[in-house]
Amino acid sequence: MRVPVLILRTDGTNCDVETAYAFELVGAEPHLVHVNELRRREVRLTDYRLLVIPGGFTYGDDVAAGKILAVELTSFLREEIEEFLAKGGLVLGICNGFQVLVRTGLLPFGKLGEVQAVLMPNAKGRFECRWVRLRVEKSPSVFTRGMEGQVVEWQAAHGEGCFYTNAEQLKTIEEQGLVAFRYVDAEGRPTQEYPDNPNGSLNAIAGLSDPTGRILGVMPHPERFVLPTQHPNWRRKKIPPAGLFIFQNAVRAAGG
Ligand SMILES: NC(=O)CC[C@H](N)C(=O)O
Repeated sequence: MRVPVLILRTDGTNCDVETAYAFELVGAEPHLVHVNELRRREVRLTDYRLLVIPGGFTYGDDVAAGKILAVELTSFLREEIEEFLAKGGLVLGICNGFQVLVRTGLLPFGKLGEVQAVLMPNAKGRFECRWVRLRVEKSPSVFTRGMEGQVVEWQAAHGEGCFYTNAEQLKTIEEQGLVAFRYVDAEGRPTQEYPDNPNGSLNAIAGLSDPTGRILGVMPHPERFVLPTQHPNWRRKKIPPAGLFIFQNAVRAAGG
């Protein structure tokens, strides 16, 4: 049986179709579901094993990117999300989806309604859309299994990607090994420096896992590198599509 995947969309979502395509490539069955269908109980989150919040500009990034969808999730769908997580559901947030997960409190510590961090406007004050290098870190994440220590290239496309929290939370994040991805330079070293770090993110954080490993948020876009020809250098170098592993691991962890 193909694993059904709920890809959540609302006004301003714009990476949902690419994300659905990535899941189709790995044999899953993606369903694009509007948040209002969940609010009206026409679709039940608990019928799925995998919730994906894709990239985009939900509600025009009004207030702060991801904020309004996060409020909808924590206020109207709280019980359903809690039930979904208690049954072992997996959550993936890409770019705007990562911003939503941080603003619900689901990342970094898996606590719905307890916001512990933010993704602030990029340090340079502008939208950055280009390829970046990421190191896959050792973390509890089921989405990154088998890739720890590898450096991959994905596309970043965001205006609010600068991860920030206080010193105490940052220490806990590092102690619990929750950093799933860091921006690295050409030598593979994590960096705070522009342009290798496109946004000035603390400790070069590009993606986070929750402590159970079942919730992942990442700023750059794995769904934009699932075919070799999506890489700008594909004619010169044979670079395997380094976004695919996220979707393969997700489906495997969801029982596919
Ligand atoms: N590609 C995206 O998901 C962008 C996220 C958000 N709108 C930002 O600019 O930061």
